[in-house]
Amino acid sequence: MERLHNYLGPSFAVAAEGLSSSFSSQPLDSVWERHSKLQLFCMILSIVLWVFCFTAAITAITISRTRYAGHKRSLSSRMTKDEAPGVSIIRPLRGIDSNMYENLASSFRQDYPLFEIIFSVAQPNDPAIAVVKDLIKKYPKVDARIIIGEKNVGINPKINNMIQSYETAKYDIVWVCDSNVYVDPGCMGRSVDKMMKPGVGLVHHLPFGVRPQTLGSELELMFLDTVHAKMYLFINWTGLASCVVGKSNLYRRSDLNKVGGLAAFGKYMAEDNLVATAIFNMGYKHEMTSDLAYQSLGSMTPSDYFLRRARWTRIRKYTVTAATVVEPFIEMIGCGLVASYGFNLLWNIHMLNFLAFHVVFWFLVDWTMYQALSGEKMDNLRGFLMAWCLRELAALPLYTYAVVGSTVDWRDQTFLLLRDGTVKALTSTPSTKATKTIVPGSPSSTPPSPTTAAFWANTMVPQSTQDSLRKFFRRPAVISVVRSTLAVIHFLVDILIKSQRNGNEDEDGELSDGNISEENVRSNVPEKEEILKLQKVPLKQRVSSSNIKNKKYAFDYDGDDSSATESELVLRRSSRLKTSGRSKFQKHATFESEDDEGRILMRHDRSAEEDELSKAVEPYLSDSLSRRGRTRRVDISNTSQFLSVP
Ligand SMILES: CCCCCCCC/C=C\CCCCCCCC(=O)N[C@@H](CO)[C@H](O)/C=C/CCCCCCCCCCCCC
Ligand SMILES: O=c1ccn([C@@H]2O[C@H](COP(=O)(O)OP(=O)(O)O[C@H]3OC[C@@H](O)[C@H](O)[C@H]3O)[C@@H](O)[C@H]2O)c(=O)[nH]1
Repeated sequence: MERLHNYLGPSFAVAAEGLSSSFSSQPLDSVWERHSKLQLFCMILSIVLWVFCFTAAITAITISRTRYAGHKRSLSSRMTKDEAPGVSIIRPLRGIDSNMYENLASSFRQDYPLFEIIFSVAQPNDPAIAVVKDLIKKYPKVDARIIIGEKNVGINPKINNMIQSYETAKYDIVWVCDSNVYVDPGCMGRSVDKMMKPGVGLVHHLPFGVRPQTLGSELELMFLDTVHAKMYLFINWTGLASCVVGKSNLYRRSDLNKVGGLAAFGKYMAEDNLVATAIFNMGYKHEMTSDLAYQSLGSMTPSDYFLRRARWTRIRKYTVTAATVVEPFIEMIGCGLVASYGFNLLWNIHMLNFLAFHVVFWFLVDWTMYQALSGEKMDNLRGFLMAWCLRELAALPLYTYAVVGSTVDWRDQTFLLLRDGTVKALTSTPSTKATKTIVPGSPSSTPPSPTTAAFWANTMVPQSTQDSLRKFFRRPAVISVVRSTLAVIHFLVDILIKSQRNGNEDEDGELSDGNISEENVRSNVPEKEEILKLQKVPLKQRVSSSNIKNKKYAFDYDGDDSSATESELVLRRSSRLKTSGRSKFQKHATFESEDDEGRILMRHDRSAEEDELSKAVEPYLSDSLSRRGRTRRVDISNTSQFLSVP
């Protein structure tokens, strides 16, 4: 200090002294002295957790900004048919998915010399068959076929559906790509380039949610494109464990056949990560390319979101138990609460001050992450913030609900997960049009609805508790509290959106131009041709008065109406129209992309409470977020025209 004094003068020395005393070992020493060993242990653990979460996030952002910043043309796509390794694309289909035509068409448009496409459909009356037949007609030069009918090699319906395609595939490399996934035309070439690297056994693509049309899909998007993407990229970057979601995966049959082939995984629900783990355990690496697996989210209700998330958590519970235990602590609220305790002990920072900083910092990280992956600056901060808050608030209740239950719903079927990771069917659907039937031995002849009934029935909560909870929620006082809360949410959201709309005259003007009447819709039952046409409407296409009529049907077919007959669909459509006011209809119908329009469709009948919440929040939220439908990754603008809007 004396030397400093001499060199820098007294004022600098005073400042240096102040600094050195605030960071001297003195306060730290007292931390060690003041607290018990257990407290110190918890303090260190919580701080490590916080540092881990932000390290993971910053690593993921860096990866997003580098790996996903642009595509390189692959070497293998420039090879001749004789040189290139062949690839068999397997597309398991069940019913009509959001943006299905374009998703499936993206397989036909692969820039690669040698590949075939096999579409697997379990039931002969599946409406997906019409879409596939149309595509096969449209691309006669592409080697493509449909296999109709399933083979029961286990319980997993996706495996039962695609097992024949797997077994009869022409080539060693298979690319399993889900029906709701769109890929860039260069994806196969880049993936094969990675597959050909020594020691690589599996190539996968990061799922990235796009085209949200309802509140439920906004929540799903928020999950996929923020917390999921962060952890997925980080874990895969470390390469320490297998962490693979089966939306878009390439691997060699010759490798998988060493452990019994795909059929050996039919008894599990998490077949995707188990297949990947088997390949990982053989000593092969997993690789990712610069491609995203764009998952069209369509019209999910909040309970679709809730049940899908619960299914994923439940299937992880028995397959990656340790990661499932850690999960609540890598969520914003869990991590913040724990870390605020740690920092309070260490530096005596007030927990609320820390939490405020933590929430803002976490939000900025997620926002940056989303922008880095989407490749565009996102101007709608408020809409993003609202969806983000809702998802974060729902995360821990959802986790709690998920871990206490052991049944999962997957596309109209209910399964019971067993401790060894295998699964038992509780309900089965013999046909995509038929209603569910209960397997003999089940207690009731009416299958549980995937919304409210399943919500309760799925949990392990005893019957008496369920009854008293139901009674509780039927009390007038409780109902009025819930109503008032919804009214407040509605009011706040309304104010937010209105303030956001200020000065947005263009958009408002556009909204009032819509000219759709209920009669118009009722009197037009779509034929098969029309369904196909609708699946083909690109995002780019602006709605003109002449195609508004067709667009209306896209609302209905853009979601999962796979289990409905034609007449049921008409009924559903008209009942939706009855419940949705004309003004709302106009507002949505006159947006420029399908994204913005189809939100009238709900996959399941909603419960009254859900309707309340959705009615209150959804139109504003989706509307406000819908501008993100116009964002695109800069680099895919030439090729992925259907994801871009001028
Ligand atoms: C202090 C260290 C803490 C490490 C914490 C790691 C916590 C990871 C928690 C969650 C992972 C989230 C991302 C996984 C995607 C899950 C999606 C999913 O459930 N998909 C299923 C259906 O498609 C699929 O069958 C299951 C995939 C499971 C992948 C989970 C692998 C987790 C492996 C964790 C290894 C930790 C390595 C840590 C490296 C530092
Ligand atoms: O009964 C079914 C259900 C689903 N599927 C197919 O399976 C694929 C994935 O279905 P969804 O999109 O409903 O499900 P998820 O996105 O949740 O799937 C994800 O998690 C569960 C894993 O088993 C899947 O491999 C993974 O993709 C689709 O191609 C779908 O058509 C069937 O073929 N039959």
